[in-house]
Amino acid sequence: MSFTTVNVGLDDRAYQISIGTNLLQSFPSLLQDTAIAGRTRCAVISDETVAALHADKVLTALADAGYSADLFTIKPGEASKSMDVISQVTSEMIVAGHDRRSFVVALGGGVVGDLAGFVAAIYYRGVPFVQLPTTIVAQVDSSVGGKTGVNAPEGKNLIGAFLQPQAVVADITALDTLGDREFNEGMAEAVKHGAIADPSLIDALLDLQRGDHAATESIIARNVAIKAKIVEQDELETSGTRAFLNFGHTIGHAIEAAAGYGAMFHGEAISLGIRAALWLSETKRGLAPEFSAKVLDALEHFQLPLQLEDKPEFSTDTLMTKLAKDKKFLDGGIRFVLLHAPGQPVLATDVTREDLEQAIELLRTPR
Ligand SMILES: NC(=O)c1ccc[n+]([C@@H]2O[C@H](COP(=O)([O-])OP(=O)(O)OC[C@H]3O[C@@H](n4cnc5c(N)ncnc54)[C@H](O)[C@@H]3O)[C@@H](O)[C@H]2O)c1
Ligand SMILES: O=C(O)C(=O)C[C@@H](O)[C@H](O)[C@H](O)COP(=O)(O)O
Ligand SMILES: [Zn+2]
Repeated sequence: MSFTTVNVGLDDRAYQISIGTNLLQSFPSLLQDTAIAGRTRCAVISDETVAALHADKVLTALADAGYSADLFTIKPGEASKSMDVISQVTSEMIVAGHDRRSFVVALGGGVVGDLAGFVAAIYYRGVPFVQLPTTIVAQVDSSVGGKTGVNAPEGKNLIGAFLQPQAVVADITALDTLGDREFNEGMAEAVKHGAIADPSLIDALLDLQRGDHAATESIIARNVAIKAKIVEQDELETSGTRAFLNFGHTIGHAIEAAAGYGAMFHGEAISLGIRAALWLSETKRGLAPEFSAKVLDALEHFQLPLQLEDKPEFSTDTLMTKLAKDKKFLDGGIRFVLLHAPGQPVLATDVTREDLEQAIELLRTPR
């Protein structure tokens, strides 16, 4: 078994991210030396699409390693990231007899990872969990860092908890079954990481050929290393450094919520949010337009949207109402992530309501 590892150094909450091929068949051996050791029963939480494609491998690997596992599935898509589904899954686990000695295995994309992580955070007041991410979003971003939770009708990710996983095992081979749209949407988060921390990553993304497992492994490792470093500095997003990971998300999350959960993929909404944040970075901080152009080229390379569809739900009023629920609003003032140079983010407090409205208007125009 050969794979790349990245460590997340968080004292007693430290863990290893393993990235490689065919790891879903062998991941239990990576759980030794974690809080999973000594536990024998687990709840594998997945969505129906992922379960049909990949659950057999995971359940067989768990059984071979001596674990007793039950599979719990949710409907695929963002609409499942809700308190109703949390209630449904936890009830099913209680009925099946899981107790505080169980652990949770999240098998799927960011929706499953966020929801299953939140189940782990609250089930019997908390059980350990493992992330088996199967989308680009989940492998480059959501499986790492311990943000778990669900959406509220009023806004994205407004209900949740921080809980770090015991281990993250990213099987590159699992990405082969993703549709092109699902593969591409996740690249918005990788482009984000390049923009805020490592501009040379954007060149690697522009060169990536889908199906090249070695290049994919390297790109995922670079992404999680960027994220791990930021999470290590500001695990709970208190000092502000972690908020840099929200580049493109203030307007992106408002668009995602306004569209109706599931109408757009997260990465598609974030692509639009990145375009708006780049324009604000140029006007408020003098970011070189040449760098913005390269970032936009990378988003276009993955066929990500850069222009808002002409739909009533995307009225400026609706988007501004959704935007007001952003968790970076404090005491009535927005903290907005801008770039003052390539790879150099700042948390700006001088972005006004008028600036935000102009950025939204820009998204109505072609690039
Ligand atoms: N916690 C975090 O730090 C963090 C970071 C980024 C995004 N997120 C959250 O992640 C969510 C988006 O995640 P996502 O984009 O992975 O969406 P998703 O989980 O809905 O997955 C997208 C689609 O791909 C399907 N799918 C997943 N793996 C597959 C595979 N291997 N083969 C075939 N189909 C597969 C799913 O069934 C789904 O239909 C959003 O809710 C977002 O807020 C969280
Ligand atoms: O891990 C983080 O921190 C991020 O901001 C990563 C984002 O890509 C992700 O979408 C996250 O869920 C956003 O968190 P939120 O706190 O802004 O809801
Ligand atoms: Zn995101």
